[in-house]
Amino acid sequence: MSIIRIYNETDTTNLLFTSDRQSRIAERLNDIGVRFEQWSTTSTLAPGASQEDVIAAYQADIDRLMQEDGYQTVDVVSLSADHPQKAELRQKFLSEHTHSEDEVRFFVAGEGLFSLHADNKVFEVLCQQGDLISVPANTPHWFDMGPNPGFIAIRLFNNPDGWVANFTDSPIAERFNRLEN
Ligand SMILES: CSCCC(=O)/C(O)=C/O
Ligand SMILES: [Fe+2]
Ligand code: NI
Repeated sequence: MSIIRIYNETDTTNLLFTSDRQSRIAERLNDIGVRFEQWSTTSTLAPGASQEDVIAAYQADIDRLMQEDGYQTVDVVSLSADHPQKAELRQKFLSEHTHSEDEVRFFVAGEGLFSLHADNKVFEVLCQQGDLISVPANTPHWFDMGPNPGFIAIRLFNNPDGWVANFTDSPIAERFNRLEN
């Protein structure tokens, strides 16, 4: 079940809003320019599946997104809890950063916790299988896959170089929730 939790950026003890209803999650995220949709996922790919197999299974969805929104590059993050570099990979996304382009992620399996910093608030979004999230360029955010990752996310970029992050050097992420798995 996908969930949103909204906090004031300075007060992690004061939960301003929470919901597990898709329409409510989408509404609140729409307020900060974030696209959130739930799509049906048909394949039974498991975390750890190869990039080639994931792209082949979702080629029609990828082509549609690329045509509609002009994305140029696609890749896949597919991680299971037995990955030998899981701690380093988790660390890579845990601090607040921005991208100069929209962050478009489609979860075809498993889950991950996005935290978006906008409008003096932090929007924690537990994304699960079937969720499409698109975070506008230059929105500060971080992502936690948890200590035992289990997810597959298709990433679309309008930058031919793929994933490029600009770290803000803010410690804010350390005060907010982590994913327990
Ligand atoms: C959910 S895909 C891996 C995380 C990622 O690409 C990113 O940019 C997190 O902020
Ligand atoms: Fe990011
Ligand atoms: Ni990102």
